[in-house]
Amino acid sequence: MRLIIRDDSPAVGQYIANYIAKRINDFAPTPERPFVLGLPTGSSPLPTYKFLIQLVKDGKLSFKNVVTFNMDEYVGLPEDHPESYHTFMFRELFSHIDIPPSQVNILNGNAKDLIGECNAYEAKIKAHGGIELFLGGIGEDGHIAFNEPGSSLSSRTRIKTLAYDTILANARFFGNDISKVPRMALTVGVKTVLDSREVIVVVTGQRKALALSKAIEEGINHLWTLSALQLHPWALIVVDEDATAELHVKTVKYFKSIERVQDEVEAMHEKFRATGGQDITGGQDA
Ligand SMILES: N[C@@H]1[C@@H](O)[C@H](O)[C@@H](COP(=O)(O)O)O[C@@H]1O
Repeated sequence: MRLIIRDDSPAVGQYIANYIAKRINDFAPTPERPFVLGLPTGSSPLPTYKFLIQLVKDGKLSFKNVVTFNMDEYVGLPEDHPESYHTFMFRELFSHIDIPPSQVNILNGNAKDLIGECNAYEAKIKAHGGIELFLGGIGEDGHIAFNEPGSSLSSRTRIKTLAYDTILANARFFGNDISKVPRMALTVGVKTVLDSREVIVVVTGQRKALALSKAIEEGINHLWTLSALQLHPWALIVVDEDATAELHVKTVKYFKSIERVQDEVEAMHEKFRATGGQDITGGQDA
């Protein structure tokens, strides 16, 4: 695992957007071989989306051959509700970039058969050859997607009841009225995320600091589902200074020191791939 620390949330967004753009551009996707990208909602990825939109506007990135799968969606919230994750994604990203809407996948929280919907989502990811890069965010309780504390670390896309803490945290989007926050969601599972070839998680703000320390400084624990990322061979967490508040100085120093040489390691992997070598390690110093 790698941890990248930037001064503030815009700098985090810029780093991640440039990183994703490089991955997509290096992959050189085509209609037959699209780049499969997993995406989150929430306030944390907003700066990333802003920079991605700018890269598209500047002609440095295209989503024409990108297929997306979103992490989650509320159950029972009309698709056109201002707080549905469908509305969010089109408002904050998809309407401003060149992705064909037919290449956007978001779970349908109003499906008649919710279990069938979840199974079909997993099958569709598989049919696309899996997710190349999953970008995620976390809740204050360390949940990734809507994998609340206690979620199985082998979980796949399914119906999930939301933890009271999450309902409280998300009430800000529903006029601070907790009775208006949906009680259930459909979400990709922890294992769905772990199966992606690469995972990047954005963690910003002091209110996420405890979750970050639990996830990277302690053992793998279903009460902090982000900690499952320790099992992933190619995982990157990008945080701002505020989110490091609970980390040991030693942890911060370690990750800063490996960042300095990571560029050299990446260059070696790029060279290896360019010569036709099959790079099973991914390119991570982790
Ligand atoms: N299901 C989403 C998560 O995927 C997201 O990571 C989290 C954090 O949101 P924010 O970034 O606004 O703190 O919110 C919701 O719970």
